[in-house]
Formats: sequence, C-alpha cells, structure tokens
Amino acid sequence: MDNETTLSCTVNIEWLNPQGVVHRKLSEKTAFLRLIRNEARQIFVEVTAPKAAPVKLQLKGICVHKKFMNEGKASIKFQEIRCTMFLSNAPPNHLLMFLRTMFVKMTGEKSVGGANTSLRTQLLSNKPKQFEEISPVTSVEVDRARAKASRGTDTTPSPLSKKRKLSPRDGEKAPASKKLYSASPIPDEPLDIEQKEVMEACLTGRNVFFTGSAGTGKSYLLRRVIGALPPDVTMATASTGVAACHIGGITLHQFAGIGGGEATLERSIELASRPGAVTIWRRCKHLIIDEISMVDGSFFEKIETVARRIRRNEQPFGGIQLILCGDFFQLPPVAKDKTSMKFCFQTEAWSRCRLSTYELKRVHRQNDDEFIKILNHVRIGRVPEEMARRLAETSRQKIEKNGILATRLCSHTGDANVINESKLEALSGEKFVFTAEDSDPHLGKQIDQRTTVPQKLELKVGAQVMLLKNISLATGLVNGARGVVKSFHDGLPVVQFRNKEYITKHERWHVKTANGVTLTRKQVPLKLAWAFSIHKSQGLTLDCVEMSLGKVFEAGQAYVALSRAQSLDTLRVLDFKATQVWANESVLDFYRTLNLQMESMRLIPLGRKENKAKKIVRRLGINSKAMNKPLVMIN
Ligand SMILES: Nc1ncnc2c1ncn2[C@@H]1O[C@H](COP(=O)(O)OP(=O)(O)OP(=O)(O)O)[C@@H](O)[C@H]1O
Ligand SMILES: [Mg+2]
Repeated sequence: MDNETTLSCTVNIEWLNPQGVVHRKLSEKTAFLRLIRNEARQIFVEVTAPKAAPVKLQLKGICVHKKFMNEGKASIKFQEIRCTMFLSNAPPNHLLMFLRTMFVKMTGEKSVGGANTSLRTQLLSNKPKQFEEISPVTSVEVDRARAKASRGTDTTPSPLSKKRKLSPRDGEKAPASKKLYSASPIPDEPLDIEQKEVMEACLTGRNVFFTGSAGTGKSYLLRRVIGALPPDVTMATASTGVAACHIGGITLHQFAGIGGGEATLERSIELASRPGAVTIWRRCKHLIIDEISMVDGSFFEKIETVARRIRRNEQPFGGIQLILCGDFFQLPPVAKDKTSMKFCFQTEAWSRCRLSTYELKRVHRQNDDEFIKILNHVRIGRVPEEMARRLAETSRQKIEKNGILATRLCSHTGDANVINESKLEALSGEKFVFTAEDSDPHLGKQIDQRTTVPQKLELKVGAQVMLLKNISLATGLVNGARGVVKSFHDGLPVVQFRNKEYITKHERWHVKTANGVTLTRKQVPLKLAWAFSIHKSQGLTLDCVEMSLGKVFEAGQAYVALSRAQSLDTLRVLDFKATQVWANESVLDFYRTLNLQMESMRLIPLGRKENKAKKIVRRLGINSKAMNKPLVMIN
C-alpha cells in the first residue's frame, strides 16, 4: 500500500532534446514511485513498472504543476535534464502526501555536504554507492522546511506558476505552496477509530456498507475514502444532488445513464450501452453511493443487472466494488407509489453483494450529550415525555445573533422557495443581481445539478445568506456558515457572519460530469437562507435552525430536520409533538437484526458467526424478511 514516500499511479515521462523535440518516452499505466536518497544525500524519485527498467531522476531544480492535484494529476519538470514526468490517476490524498514529502524533504535538506554536493566530492568520496528509502516527514522537518520555503532558498521546489512558465530562468522564487508545507496537508481532523476501520475495509476491495446515526461522519469518511482511491476508476455518487455536491460527486442517476429508472430492463441496458455511458460502466472499478436510504430498491436492482450485462461479468454489479453509506432511519426513497416502494436492503441485489457492514457510533456533529440522547430516541421514533417537553421548550429560545436569523426548515420545497422570495421582496433597498459565469453556458443545468451555487443570485442589504465555500476554518467561515448581508463594497456583498465580517469575492467551483469533462462556475459564494426544505437539508450541518414539524409526511423527516442542528441552544422547534416523529417498521426490523448480528459477532469465534446469528434471529422471532440473507459482518 502507498505511504508518504511511495505512490502508485499512471506515469508518462518525456525527455526533450535541445531543440525541444521528444526523443525518449516512457508510458506506464501502473507504475510505482519511490522517494529515495543516495549516499551523498541527494534525493531522487525512482519509477518502477512491471516490464520496464527502473528510472531514477534527481529532484533538483524542479518545477511542480499541482493545480489538478485534487483530481489525482500533477507534473514534475526537471529543468536541467529537459524532462517532464506526468502523473495521473493517483489517489488524490496519496498524491498530496507524496508531493508534500518531496517538497518538505527537498526544502529541509541541509545543504552542507548535502543536495549540493559537487560531482568531484562525490567521486572522491569512499562511501559505498547505495540508495535508501526516505523516511516519513517529521513535524520538525515541516517547520524547518516551512521557514526555509518562506525565504525561498535554492533547494525550494517551485510550483509552476504562469510567470515561471514564461521565463523559467528569471531567478525569482514562486511563492511556497502553503498546503504542501502545512503540518497536516489533508485539512481535516483525523479519522476516529471506527472510521479508520471502515477505511481499511474499503481499501481491501470488499463490498462495504456503513451506517450510523446522523452526524457520525459518514460523508466525511466517504470523502476520505474517495481521496484514497484512483480517480479515473472511482465513481462517487449520491442519491440526491445536494448529497452528491457534499462529497464532490454526481447523482447515481447521472452515473447510471438509464434515465429515471422507469424504462424496462431491456431498454435500460440499451440506454447504458450508448457510447458515453458504456465507457463509464466499463471503466468503473469502485462505485460509491452516499445517502443510500434514498435510493429506490427497484432502481438499485435494475442497475445491478445492467452492470452485469454491460460488463459481461456475472459477479454482483459486474465485479465493481460497492461502497455504500447512509442511514435508513433518515429520508426514504421519493416514490410516486408508496405501496410499491422498497428500500435497497429489501432487494435480492443487496444480498448478492455480500456487504461487510459497519455501524459508526461516535457522533461528531453534536457534542451535547443531552441532545445526542434525544436524537437517538427521535431516530427510532420513540420520544419519551420529558424529551418531548425539552424539545418543545426550545420554541421560546432566542437563537438569533448579530442580526443572523435562524434558517427555517420546511417539510415542502415550495414553501421554502416562497419564504425566500417573499422575504427578499419585503426588504427595502436596492437589489443586486449576481449572474454566474459558466465555462459552458449551455451546460448550466448540469452545473445546477452538481452544485448548490445559484446561477442567478439576487441580494439586498439585510438578506439572510449561507456561505458555500470554505474560506477560513479558524474564523468559522466554512461551507454552511450563516450570515446576513450588511452592505455592498465595489459591487460585492459584505456579509456579517457569527464571528466575522467578510467581503465576499467571486469564487470558482469545478464539477466533473459523468464522462469526465470539467465544468466551472464563477459566482459569489452565497445563497439565500431564510428557508430550506428538509429534503434539501439532508446531509448538511446547520448553524442556527428553526422548524415547525406539523406538516411532515415521511418517516424520518423530523429526525433529519432536528439532526441538522449542532446543539439544543441553536435550535428552535415550534409546536413539537411526539406524534410528528416515527420510524419505518421495515427499517426498525433491519436495524434490530443488524444489531443482533453485530452483537453475536462479538461473542462468537469466527466461522460459526453467521449460523449463530441466524439462530439468534430465529429464536427471538424477529422478522428477518427485511434482509433476504444475513449480512456478512467483519469484526
Ligand atoms: N473524525 C472526525 N473528527 C472531527 N470532526 C468530524 C469527524 N468526522 C466527521 N466530523 C464532522 O462531523 C460533522 C458531521 O459529519 P458528516 O456530515 O459526515 O456526518 P454524516 O454521518 O454524513 O451525517 P448525515 O447522516 O446527517 O449525512 C461534520 O461537520 C464533520 O466535519
Ligand atoms: Mg452525510
């Protein structure tokens, strides 16, 4: 497996002659890169591939193009030897770690007798010739490299900026790459122990389903799993557009290419056999689906068959690794006919996939124990009287701060739109209109489906807004932060957030379509936030929320709404009644069986676990119809 000093990916190397013509090439779909050091402490990157002789290139005077690092791509230009190495299809997080090690080691390298050792000194040296693998970076090295990089010393590798491309010998140092010199290049918190276990299972290639209550970090973990898999063969999807944006993916429907799923199986196979769709189906090795609770079981079954037929492989999903995540206690699939609706776990396809199942228990969204306890009861639809009273009491709370009003969560989408439009109209003052610049104006609809960034945004002073980009973690200017428009400066909105006033500027969003084309939208990072629908809020963490649950119409809808809040203090529930909260019976059965199986797994030695689990389920008379076959559990 890759670590900080090694990387597996596709590698293309081109050597140019003095006239700038390529005179030698190396092209390896799966190559292995290693950072090594010789006896003179010079650093090299070594490329090995199954059928080619190893290539060692000294990392000296290099320029690194890393703009597309998040897509698993980068290039390293070795200026002195006129050679460029193109890396692609690298797991983005591994690529980031690899480049960081390279930058830190090169920058931190002591120059006395080190990287700058002359050829003469080397030849005269009687040290035995040998290469050794570079050790992982330490925090001391990071600090030393950061300090040195800010001074722009000779050994600092440069990101390839526009300026350098024009005049590579201008001698001026490009700014050091902040991300690559940071203590933790992956800007998030470390995974907790349960999340790590799931991550490991996902990387072994097994089919995995992981669940857990709202806020246990399922989507967070999923983003990390996506970052650890090769992007060209990994399809990150979710059942809804908002959830897909949250993990930087596309909707499952967009991926499948069979329309809404109403077509017959034969017609669906025809649709998936069209040139664009078929390539995606054949290329895919890892299919990731977030918010699996909202995927209609019939659609899941259909795409499972389509996958086998298109890929001409009778293994479940035609041999694609499945990584599924979600909480079936949250919103069910949107179905016109409720009687025929089924959850994915009620299908034969689900059983065939023999999913290793995990449940995350540690809640990260809330850290208020009382609230977590209440939410756990709401989740299963059993709210004791004193908890119902506690929720009802929040109706009198004042949760507004600095003019930022609570976001109203509505059970119906139409209501949310009406509230936002009418509140904006009611404000006096000039209306400012911000129209997004799209890289391809004809594909604006596709960008709409892939981001929550509006094409047309109308604002006035006093408008309640939500931030749509991570600007600064330290000051709380993060995706989802709530604010109010204070004024306009040079035509751009100035927004008061909880702790900070911020003058917005245009930001860019890059989205990838199913066939790999990158589309860009440039817009101010805001959207109106007087109200959202509960369906659109699934998966989000919200700052300050208010709701009336009188009109909820789905099992789990009240749970989704309540669990968006981070604490009881930032929540206001108007007219709460315990009857507004209920769970679906099949879901309750599914989780009861799951818990029993998990419990039995813990008690019984490996090998006898499945039979014993079945026995327990039978003995307790639990309805196991919800699950056609026992799940495979991994301890
Ligand atoms: N290991 C972690 N350390 C710190 N914070 C974490 C960790 N995992 C998740 N979080 C934070 O917890 C919050 C909830 O995470 P996330 O949205 O992934 O939960 P979820 O299980 O997907 O919830 P939902 O079921 O509502 O979609 C986020 O703010 C996320 O950044
Ligand atoms: Mg989520």
